[in-house]
Amino acid sequence: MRFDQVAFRYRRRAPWVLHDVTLTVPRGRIIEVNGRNGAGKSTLLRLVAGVVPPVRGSVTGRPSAVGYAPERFPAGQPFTARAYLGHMAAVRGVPPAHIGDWAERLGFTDLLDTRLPDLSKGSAHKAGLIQALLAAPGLLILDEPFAGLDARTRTALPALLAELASEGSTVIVSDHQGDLREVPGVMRWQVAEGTVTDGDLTEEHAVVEVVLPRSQAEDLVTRLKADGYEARCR
Ligand SMILES: Nc1ncnc2c1ncn2[C@@H]1O[C@H](COP(=O)(O)OP(=O)(O)OP(=O)(O)O)[C@@H](O)[C@H]1O
Repeated sequence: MRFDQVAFRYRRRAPWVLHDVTLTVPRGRIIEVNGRNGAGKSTLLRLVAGVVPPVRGSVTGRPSAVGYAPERFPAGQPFTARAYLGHMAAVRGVPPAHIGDWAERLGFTDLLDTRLPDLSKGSAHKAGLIQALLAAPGLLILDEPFAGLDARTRTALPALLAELASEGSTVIVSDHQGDLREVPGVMRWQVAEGTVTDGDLTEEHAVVEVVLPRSQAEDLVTRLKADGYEARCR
């Protein structure tokens, strides 16, 4: 998935929240998005999810199955968690059994028959996470997923995200509190001054040479670029 020269503002003539954002979103990686309050992290995540379109530039190659949990779960809807998640599963063509599986993993089973408005803030947040996880997303976007979670779920979530990434999902997480610091191989993006930079630039890099028939070179370079590597053909 690629961002090319993406710019976004919420209204005409309002200041640009993001501009000149050119990024490759690699497959099968966890990306942590950092930046100060109001820097534009949630806006970037909305653009990645496709909830808002870019005002300028283009976003291409988004996977078809996208899971998105916004920062605030809209918990005012008059359904039980089970009814809400059942509806979301049906919309996504997912067997209802998946609800029980994810509820168990996130310690939510006892709350499935609670009405959404009666859930605590942290539990409502879990309902938002479960709906994002239901459809085995190729792209999973979680805005501040650790905020308000109980200690057990908070400890379990990084390993769960690492498992999804190892199965090929791209996982993009905004995180103020460093909950992903123990997870190996996490990429970091920094949102500042209206643009996004790869925070891993200081990490030591290796150059790997691959020798292959010329006819296959272009295809390999394209695939490596899609996975977020710098690649060129000599
Ligand atoms: N729906 C909206 N309508 C108008 N302006 C918005 C909207 N959402 C965000 N903004 C503005 O866009 C800018 C970036 O906000 P955003 O929520 O993306 O930042 P953030 O980095 O996620 O902040 P935080 O860490 O506080 O969650 C801010 O100036 C904010 O006021």
